[in-house]
Amino acid sequence: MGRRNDPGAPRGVRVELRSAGVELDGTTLLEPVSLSVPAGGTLVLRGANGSGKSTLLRLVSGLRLPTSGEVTVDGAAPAPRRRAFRRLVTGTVEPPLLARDLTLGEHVALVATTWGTPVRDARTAAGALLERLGIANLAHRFPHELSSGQTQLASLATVLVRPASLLLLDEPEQRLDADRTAVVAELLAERREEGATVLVATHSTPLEDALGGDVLRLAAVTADVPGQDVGPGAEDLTLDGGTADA
Ligand SMILES: Nc1ncnc2c1ncn2[C@@H]1O[C@H](COP(=O)(O)OP(=O)(O)OP(=O)(O)O)[C@@H](O)[C@H]1O
Repeated sequence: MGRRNDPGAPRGVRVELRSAGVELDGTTLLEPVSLSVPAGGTLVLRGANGSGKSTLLRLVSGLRLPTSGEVTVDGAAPAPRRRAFRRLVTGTVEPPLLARDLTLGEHVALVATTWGTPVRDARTAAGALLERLGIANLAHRFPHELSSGQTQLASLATVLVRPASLLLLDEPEQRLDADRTAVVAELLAERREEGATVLVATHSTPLEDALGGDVLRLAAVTADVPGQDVGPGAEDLTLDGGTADA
């Protein structure tokens, strides 16, 4: 192929946090966390509402900077302004941007083309993915003509249709029934088998079990005032399997 935009085969990237935490105006968003996910690894983030799962994913995506510690993806700080970094990373950390005048099928195919897939192949890939997600029959619908669960599936389709080395999914099970959640787990497992690194924040035990990666349980943030004892820190974060390496 050799095109400049050749999507190529995905190559996983290593993700590391070294005592990375976030405080904002006296509020703790994420207690300092240290972890290392090797290229091709899977890490499942669990924890109560407000424990910092989304914040951690935003650190890895570069949408938020740590106020303490360090975050690296493939050995460098996340740099979402750089196309080379954006090329590595896909996910649902940001809300999906939906165009009022594009159908579901057009949205998904469009995303694939922006990452170098030729239009015909992009349409085929979009159709196949929508079929897997059980919404191929909705390909001609506009965004406002979808149910909330269908909108979630559409969002996941735009995330999964493009090549990426790192997938960041924030509660992909939201608004999905058990069967669709299982399909999402299968799709993520396939991406991992292709070599991608996968980080998933979830409240779903079936999804956690289906993904089968290591699990990091974030402790609830217990205080808002900096300088005081804010409760559990990184030492209190338990990683199932007994190692910080996923
Ligand atoms: N922009 C912000 N300003 C102030 N506090 C924030 C901001 N964003 C998040 N927080 C706080 O940071 C903490 C962590 O939020 P985060 O969204 O990371 O948690 P979460 O584990 O993903 O929660 P959930 O399971 O409810 O999605 C929460 O207490 C939240 O209120």
